[in-house]
Amino acid sequence: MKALEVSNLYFKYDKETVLENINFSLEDKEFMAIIGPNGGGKTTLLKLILGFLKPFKGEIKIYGKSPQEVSELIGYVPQHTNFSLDIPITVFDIVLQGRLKKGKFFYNNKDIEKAEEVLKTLKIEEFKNRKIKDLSGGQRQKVLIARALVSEPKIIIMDEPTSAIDPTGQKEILDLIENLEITRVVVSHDIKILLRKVDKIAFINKKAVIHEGPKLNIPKDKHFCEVELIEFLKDETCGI
Ligand SMILES: Nc1ncnc2c1ncn2[C@@H]1O[C@H](COP(=O)(O)OP(=O)(O)OP(=O)(O)O)[C@@H](O)[C@H]1O
Repeated sequence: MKALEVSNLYFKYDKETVLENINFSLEDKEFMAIIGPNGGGKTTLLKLILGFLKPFKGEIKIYGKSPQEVSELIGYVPQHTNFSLDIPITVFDIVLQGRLKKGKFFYNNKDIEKAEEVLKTLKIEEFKNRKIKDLSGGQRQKVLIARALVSEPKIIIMDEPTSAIDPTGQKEILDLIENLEITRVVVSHDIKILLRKVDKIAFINKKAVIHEGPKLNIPKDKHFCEVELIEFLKDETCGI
């Protein structure tokens, strides 16, 4: 069974068609990077995969079911923090929030153990009792990833996880994502993500162009060498 299957997907806000005939699929544990110009429809596609929006036409299946049916299998790392930095909430409190679900309002020992384990895996256990406002951008991003991972998702969806982070922090976040053993869909403005071990790349600009296979094939892919956004890779790999 596919981890994610997007078939014949169309979406429009009012009259403006934003996504048109999008088709792609991901196997379990694959890593997909979604790139494309501003306004191309990347965030809209993520919202559809998350089940926050409904397709105008076509369908999305996650492990064979609709996004709404499997919301507990999906971890989400939003682009912006949805908590106020003025609230004196600790890192541990935020990570624990990931264990709450519909009808579950209290934490048990297993929740606490799981949160501690994830903090350790992400090497942020030393920040456990720090206030979120006292962390750097990169550290805060790791906390958001921890909150998503603590729910033990099978698929994680991330919107610009490296934006507004210094280069060292970006590398750490990308290393972390690269090594996660779950299905990953990551929207990024940072073209350097394509130099990572991605299994699939979707270039989204209303329509989707999907590039499959190891990135070392990129130079041979005429389309990818022609796309304006791939100037960086042109220099790096196309030898033009
Ligand atoms: N709620 C909305 N109502 C109407 N139009 C919208 C809405 N949200 C987005 N759009 C439009 O849909 C198009 C796609 O937007 P979307 O945010 O999905 O693009 P994006 O690729 O994520 O852009 P960016 O890289 O700038 O974040 C844009 O033309 C945008 O103006």
